[in-house]
Amino acid sequence: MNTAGNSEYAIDVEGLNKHFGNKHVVNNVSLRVRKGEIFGFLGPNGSGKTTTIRMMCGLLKPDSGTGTCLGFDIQRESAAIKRNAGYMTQRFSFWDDLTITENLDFVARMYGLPNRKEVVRQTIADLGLSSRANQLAGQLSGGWKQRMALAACMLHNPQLLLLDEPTAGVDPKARRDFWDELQGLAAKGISVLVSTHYMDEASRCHKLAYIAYGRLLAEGTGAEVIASQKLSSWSIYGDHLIELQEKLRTLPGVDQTVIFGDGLHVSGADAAALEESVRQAAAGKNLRAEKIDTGLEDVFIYMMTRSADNFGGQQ
Ligand SMILES: Nc1ncnc2c1ncn2[C@@H]1O[C@H](COP(=O)(O)OP(=O)(O)OP(=O)(O)O)[C@@H](O)[C@H]1O
Repeated sequence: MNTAGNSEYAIDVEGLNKHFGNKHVVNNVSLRVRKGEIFGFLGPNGSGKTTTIRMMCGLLKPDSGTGTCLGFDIQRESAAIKRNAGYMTQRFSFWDDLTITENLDFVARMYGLPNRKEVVRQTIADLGLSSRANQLAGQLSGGWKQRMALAACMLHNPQLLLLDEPTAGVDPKARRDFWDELQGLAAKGISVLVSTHYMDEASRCHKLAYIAYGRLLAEGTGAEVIASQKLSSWSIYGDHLIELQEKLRTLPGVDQTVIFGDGLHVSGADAAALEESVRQAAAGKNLRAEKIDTGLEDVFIYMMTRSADNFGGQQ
């Protein structure tokens, strides 16, 4: 019996910890994902995203911590969570020599779904796969494969999707189509937790969480995550940006320098010291420096670098 089904949260976990050997892979992570929300989970490789997702959906027991997923206890009711949530793993696999329909039919059998044929047909139609339904999975492009994987985890009509880097290696157009699909599902009330490394995808999420070295460093809307780091930023345009970057790194107030396209982004927590250093470095040169809004990518790089300094050696 789902005792907390009326909760406003699809996921509500508190103080999750997981060790592998002596490695503290997830460190006191608490997360809340509202129903109908697209929640982006970001962080560098190996930061603990997959492990956290697996604990939240009852596939992996935390060493400590409590919580619910769709109202079901993550420690005791994993079977109920599996019945009500769809999980798309990072390395999903299908039979290359079966068609989309045959692959989905196989998954539907594993779930023991009633009305299997009809469910598969309907899911194929809902996810825009009808034109490819009889194509062999091995002949599909990356984008269609992702869509088929999404269909596979939608067959049992889940209220929550946990998607682990669903668009890794997929071209921009296919990624955009996939996200249009996710937004359509969220609009129908399905909750989505999705891990990603792509900034354009992060900016399409209602809420974000950033994790590094197993610790949650920031959470909120994109604007809240940016504001939480209190960084100010400048962009400098002109020639010899690499040399300029070297010089700026030695000056006060400069916490981070990153070249983005034809501009050099310079960020720092001490706005006055940063401005002084930017002006000093640009003085007398054919450079244009303008104050810019700090972006999500600036903030993520900043958090990643700082967490490496703070926690990198002490997992
Ligand atoms: N079953 C396991 N046994 C031992 N170590 C593991 C196991 N699963 C994960 N790890 C380690 O735990 C750490 C976190 O891994 P996890 O896969 O959760 O990170 P991630 O943030 O999902 O990374 P990525 O973005 O690369 O997928 C890594 O150092 C990984 O090597």
